[in-house]
Amino acid sequence: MLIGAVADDLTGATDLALMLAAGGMRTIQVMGVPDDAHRLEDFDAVVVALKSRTIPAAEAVSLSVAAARALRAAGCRQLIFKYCSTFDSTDEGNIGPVTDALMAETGAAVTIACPAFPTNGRTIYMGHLFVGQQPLAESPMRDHPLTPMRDSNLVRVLQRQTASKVGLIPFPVVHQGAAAIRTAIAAAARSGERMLIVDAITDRDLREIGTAVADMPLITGGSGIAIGLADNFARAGLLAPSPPPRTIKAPPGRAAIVAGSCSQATRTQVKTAIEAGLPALRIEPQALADGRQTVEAVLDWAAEQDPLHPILVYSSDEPEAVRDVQSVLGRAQAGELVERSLAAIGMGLVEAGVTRLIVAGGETSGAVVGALGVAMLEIGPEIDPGVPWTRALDGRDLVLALKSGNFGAPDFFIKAWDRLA
Ligand SMILES: Nc1ncnc2c1ncn2[C@@H]1O[C@H](COP(=O)(O)OP(=O)(O)O)[C@@H](O)[C@H]1O
Ligand SMILES: O=C(O)[C@@H](O)C(=O)COP(=O)(O)O
Repeated sequence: MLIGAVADDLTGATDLALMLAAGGMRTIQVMGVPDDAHRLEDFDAVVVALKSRTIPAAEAVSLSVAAARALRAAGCRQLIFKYCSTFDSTDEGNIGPVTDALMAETGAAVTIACPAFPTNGRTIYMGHLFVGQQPLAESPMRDHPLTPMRDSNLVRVLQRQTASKVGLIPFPVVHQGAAAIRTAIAAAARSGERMLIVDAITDRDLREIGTAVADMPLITGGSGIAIGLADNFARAGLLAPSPPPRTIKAPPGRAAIVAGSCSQATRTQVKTAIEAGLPALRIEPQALADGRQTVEAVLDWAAEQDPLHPILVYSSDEPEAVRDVQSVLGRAQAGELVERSLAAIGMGLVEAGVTRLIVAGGETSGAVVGALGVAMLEIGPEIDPGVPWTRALDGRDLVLALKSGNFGAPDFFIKAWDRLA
């Protein structure tokens, strides 16, 4: 194994796994801390998907360290800590604490923090993260149900999460290329900085950064940071690149979409799917809470729909509605109630014959895949940047697309099925 990765949510893990596979690495995704049952040595890259983005920092640290130990025991040469391209986190954690713990684990004196993903509109300039044309704190991420991002300056955001000194490798240095980046990292480390936000505006920047960090034991960032990594191993003669998967075998059966993301991209995809005539049912947290809506009733509705068309079950809602529900139920409690219900619905749908399932939302995917008990995923072809089809490698015969809340074109829920063989 060349690269081992610890991802803080499921959709983030598939995003990174897709990037590594696109670079020619035979890549597998494992759900939760790997144990002896997982044969990891057969792959160039292994991505461990945790659900650690919003749990208490101490728990996130202990799960991440356990995952890193399993990956290093299986021989991985470089560790990636993957978090969201919009740096989703609270001031208490978890990016800073997990990075500190993984630095201790790998003996890294310095590491980089680079969530840039230009293809999906995430760029960093002078430490400020942009989502499309907007600074992070003015983007829809300011209203995320669990991790509202209200500061665009990542040096500041990360510094609030760690006692380690945070620095910046600014764009004028990055623009000069790998050698300049490497020199700047060494100088920053000498001055006592341990975590370096690295500016990146284009994929070219990410490739130069990738070349510069070839020898770092730990790197942290979004999936974009992996763009240049496969080439490092190929240049060193350690990787014979494999062609990325062009198709994936899907079992016959019904198709369904479960959407628990309230991100703008998902809301547009839900609207587009409904306008295109997909049978759709809305989940209302307040109705779940007081029993007016039940999982059983949702599954009964699903059973009545035409089996030839994908069905859509969604809780996605506008920021004002989410705020209203949270003010009554509590932020975490509303999230957990919806996740638990969507997980039970996902499970019920699969038991009723769904074999092709899209789940929208990172936390939601964690809940649904956890309920299904799927432990390993094969990575298939890209549907849209950052989102592949995947296939369960154990237990159930099932293909899954775990869609990051903010990724995918408006017609994602309609066109995704065409990528299946
Ligand atoms: N209508 C709603 N009201 C309140 N919370 C919701 C609603 N719908 C979903 N949620 C919660 O919001 C969170 C969305 O997070 P996630 O699934 O990670 O989506 P994303 O990928 O967009 O971040 C989940 O915890 C989910 O249960
Ligand atoms: O880096 C990204 O933006 C994604 O890979 C990611 O982490 C997705 O998280 P969610 O937005 O919670 O789905």
